[in-house]
Formats: sequence, structure tokens, C-alpha cells
Amino acid sequence: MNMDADDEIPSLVQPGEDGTNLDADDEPPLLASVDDDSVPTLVTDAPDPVLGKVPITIVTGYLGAGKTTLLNYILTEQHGKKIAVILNEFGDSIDIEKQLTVSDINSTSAAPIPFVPLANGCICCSVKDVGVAAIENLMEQRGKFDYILLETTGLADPGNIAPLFWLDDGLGSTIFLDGIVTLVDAGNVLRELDEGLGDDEGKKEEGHEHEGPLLTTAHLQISHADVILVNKADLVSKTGLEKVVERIRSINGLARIEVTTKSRVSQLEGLLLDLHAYDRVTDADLAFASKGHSHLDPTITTATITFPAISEAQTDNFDKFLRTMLWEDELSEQSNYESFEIHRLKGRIPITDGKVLIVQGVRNVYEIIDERTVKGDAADGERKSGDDEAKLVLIGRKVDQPAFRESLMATLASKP
Ligand SMILES: Nc1nc2c(ncn2[C@@H]2O[C@H](COP(=O)(O)OP(=O)(O)OP(=O)(O)O)[C@@H](O)[C@H]2O)c(=O)[nH]1
Ligand SMILES: [Zn+2]
Repeated sequence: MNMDADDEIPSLVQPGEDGTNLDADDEPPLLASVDDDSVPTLVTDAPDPVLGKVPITIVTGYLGAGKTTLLNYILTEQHGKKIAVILNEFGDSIDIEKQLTVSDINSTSAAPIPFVPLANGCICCSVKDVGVAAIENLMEQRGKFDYILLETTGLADPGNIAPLFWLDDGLGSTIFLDGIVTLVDAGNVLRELDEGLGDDEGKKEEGHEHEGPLLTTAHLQISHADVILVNKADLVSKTGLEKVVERIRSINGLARIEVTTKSRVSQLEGLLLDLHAYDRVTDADLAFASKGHSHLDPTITTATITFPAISEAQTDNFDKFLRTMLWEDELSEQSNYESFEIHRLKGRIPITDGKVLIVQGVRNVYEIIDERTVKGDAADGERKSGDDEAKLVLIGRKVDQPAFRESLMATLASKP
């Protein structure tokens, strides 16, 4: 499949930028220098000398859940893509500068797929220095591949990784985050989730020191996921699987959940590849989460706030609500609520003049996009008749308090 040459990552907001949007650097990515003759010319199906941004899918999941099995499966399936794989589960001895290559099993082209192992350790710490360098290094081989898969170690917190691709100027100009896929081991995940309930059994994740049940790595990997594969289904009974799916659904009401054996998914396109989880939000994406939430998991839940379409003049107030909630961990115009923690946020906000705003957030980083700037068949950007209800879905700790909606409504009604 050809890349959309003018796909672009929309403007971003992050704390400390005094509310001004950071424009992603829109420079076309540079091709590898011409004197490097190991770099082949562009792949023949490239539509344009200016390459579009390369999508990256992050594959995460607990130790032994089936991540490598999934990568191998993807690499042997026919999908017409040349995929570069980055692993961060190698030993210290691996020299980051030295790029290994694996043979390109699925491609007709002779070019090998770049394969970049990262240093051992947690990608949230390493990706910022070593990891960014490895990815930039990889990007110098643009044209050899048109998709990146990144497998994180079993312990990584995807909430730290995802915003990197939005916020790092270098990465953000050549790569866009397509989606986060989390594998869970159907036989073990419930026990992992319950580890946080014991007195001192659960581990405290850095940056998540809240009252109440402890967050486990399994919670973090599930709450940030766009797609969740409940793997090793062959080892669990049908009722056991239903329980697992129910529990996961109650944590993350947005993700697509698929039950798999040996990480074999029903489809690659649109489920694992080309998900566009961060640039498209359709009504269907929010439909399930909006059906009400359950409290099967005492720690993390999904909540949906619905409210009438807002006016153009209210968009600043809407932004203020998000800013206060995500940057200050407070609810504007409210004083009575328990402390909360937001992992993921998605919204579709019709504006009364006819456009639709899309909101995406991971932890304290968020972006608001005018849907009309999003290209692709899934979103035509026009408000449909009857499309006058706005929806904001929150995933995190204590996000189901009525104070969230009260704060939003009060902030929208306040003087700008
Ligand atoms: N029975 C069964 N075994 C599976 C399934 N999927 C993977 N496995 C096996 O489980 C083991 C771990 O799978 P990997 O793909 O290496 O898991 P991983 O998540 O990459 O593991 P780490 O990188 O160590 O975190 C391997 O022996 C796989 O063959 C499955 O659906 N059912
Ligand atoms: Zn692995």
C-alpha cells in the first residue's frame, strides 16, 4: 500500500508551552545521503520523491504473552509492506550503532528489512536517548521500509512511550504513531491485574503513587492500548476467556479486543497495521465505551461524558477544561472530587458551525484536531445531521466521578 505523502501529524499541545500549539516540523524527511551507496534507491511503488511519514505500531504486553510470536506472524503474512522491526529486549552487549538486518521474507524487493535492537532495559528510559538515536538511524534508511513495528519489553509502560512520537521534533517529522497493540496472556492476566489488590504484593509503578489499589504493569498496558489481543486462548476455557474479556473491557472501553491463539489475528490491515488510532475518531470508535461502564476492575475504568455540540466560541473553554484536568490534575470550577489519573482520552466534539473536533490524549499530552484536516475514507470531516452530541471518553483511575461532567459543563458555560 502506498503511503499518503501528505499525511501529517497535527499540531500538538503539551505542558509548559503556555497553551500555544507546537507545530510538528513539516519538513520532508531527508533521504539518506547520496554518498552512502549501501542505501538503495526508493522502492518502486513510492508515489512521490517526498516520502510521507512512516507509521509505527508499538507492540507491548507482559513477559511471554506472545509479542515475538505476533511479530513473526506479521512478518510472514502477505501485506505488501516492508516492515522494519525494533526490539528493546536485547542484552547490553548489543552495539546500538550496528544495525542488524533480517531477510525480507515477504517482499519481492531484494532490500533487507532493517532490524534495530535497543539496549536492554526499560524503553521509557532508554528510548529518549538511545532509542531515539536508533530510530533516527533507522530513518536514514528511509525507502527500505514503509512501516515500523516496535516490540517493548514486558515491563514497559506505554504511556511514557506514546507521547514521544508526538513531542520529539526529530521523530515527529518522519514518524507517526499508528497504534498501540497489547498482548495479554489469557491464562495469567487476571492474576496479574489482581496483584495490585494485595497489601504489599503489588508493585508501585513510578509516577503512579495514588491512594487505592496499586496499578500493575498489566493495567498500564491495557489502559493505553488501542488493540488488545487476548492470546493463548487455547490454554483457557470458554468461560475463562469470557471473564478475561469482560475484565479487560471494563478497564478499556475503547480498545478493540480480539481473542487469539499463537497471536494469529483475523486481519492485519486496520487491526494491527494502519489503525490510525491517533488521527481518526469515528462515532463507532466511541460507541462501545458510551454504553455505560462497569466496575469489574477496582483500579482503572472507562467513563464517557456526553454533552451537546459546542459553539466555536466555547472551544477555548473546552481547551481550558482539558488543560486543567491533564496538566494540573484538577477539575476547573470544582472543589469536591477525589484525585484521579488519566491514561487515555478520546473525543469527538461537533461544533455548531459544522465542523467536528477530534481530541486525543495520552497521559498529560493531548491534541485537538479539526477532522476536516484528517484525510482518509474513515472520516469525511463533515458533520452529519443528527450529529449534535459530543462525546469524551476517559480511561484511568477514578474517572467516573460526576465531577468530571460538572466541571466540563461549568467551564463551557463560564466567561472565556
Ligand atoms: N499455548 C500457546 N503458546 C503460545 C501462544 N502464543 C505464544 N505461545 C508461546 O509462548 C511463549 C512466549 O511467546 P513469545 O512470543 O516469545 O512471547 P513474548 O511476549 O515475546 O515474550 P517476552 O519477549 O519474553 O516478553 C513461546 O514459547 C510461544 O511459542 C498461544 O497462543 N498458545
Ligand atoms: Zn519477545
